[in-house]
Amino acid sequence: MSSEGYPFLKGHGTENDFVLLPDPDGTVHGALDPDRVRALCDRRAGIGGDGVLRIIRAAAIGEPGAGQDAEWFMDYRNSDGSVSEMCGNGVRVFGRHLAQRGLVDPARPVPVATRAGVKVLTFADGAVDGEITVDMGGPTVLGETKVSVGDRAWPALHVDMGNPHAVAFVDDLADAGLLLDPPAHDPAVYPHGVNVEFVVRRGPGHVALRVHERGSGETRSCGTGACAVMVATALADGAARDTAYRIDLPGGTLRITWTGDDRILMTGPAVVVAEGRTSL
Ligand SMILES: N[C@@H](CCC[C@H](N)C(=O)O)C(=O)O
Repeated sequence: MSSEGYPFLKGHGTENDFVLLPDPDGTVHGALDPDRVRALCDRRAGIGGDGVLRIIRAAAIGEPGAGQDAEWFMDYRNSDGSVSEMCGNGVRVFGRHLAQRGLVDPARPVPVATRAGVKVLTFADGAVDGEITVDMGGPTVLGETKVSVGDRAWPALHVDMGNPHAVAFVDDLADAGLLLDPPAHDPAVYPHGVNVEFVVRRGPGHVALRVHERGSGETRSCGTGACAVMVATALADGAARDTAYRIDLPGGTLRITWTGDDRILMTGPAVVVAEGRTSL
């Protein structure tokens, strides 16, 4: 393909995988229409991914409030082409790419603008390849709801991490079945759809989950979902603040802390595994 097409990278955080599209000044991809996102994320005919991260300067995205406190904006799209407010694994991969390209200094906090506000990234030891902690801001707990798969239903906690989540505790992760379709939910509670997490306890301060993501189906990991699960578990444990949990996902482990001043800190890996050019 040599000089044809445009540049892309492929990366993942705990196997939640993304196609990265560098478009610093917003001149390469225009509005990035849903058909192109679907083509890029297609696992047989495309590059494959749970979503697309467009890497664009906040000043170039043209969304309200985007350019105020961060140079870079994470323009996130689900694999079905829909737009989402936030992606917790994606923002670490986004930061990794910026650091590897020398576009930010990993020795300093790195603010990244998203549709859910500015998230600040910290690189362990200030190293380009260090584990990344994201200050996700405060969670919003919106009460009890219900989700179901087939004829099985569970109570769930509605937690907003900038994007919507329903957290359901189950006896066994297999109880959710194959998760080929979105779990049923109350459309009055989630008019724009929902990410659903199924959780089991593994021990003190330790849970495991499966997730069905809005716009992407079942994925190997969801960073915002892990944060929502941590919040639901900590509340259930009566241990809401100044507490940390280990969250196991099919694709790896995240560490989530709820600080005394109501911020959720998510720590985990992020890797870029390939780059090239594509005409998709
Ligand atoms: N995988 C992401 C969340 C991506 C967006 C989500 N599917 C939505 O539509 O809200 C994460 O790591 O947080």
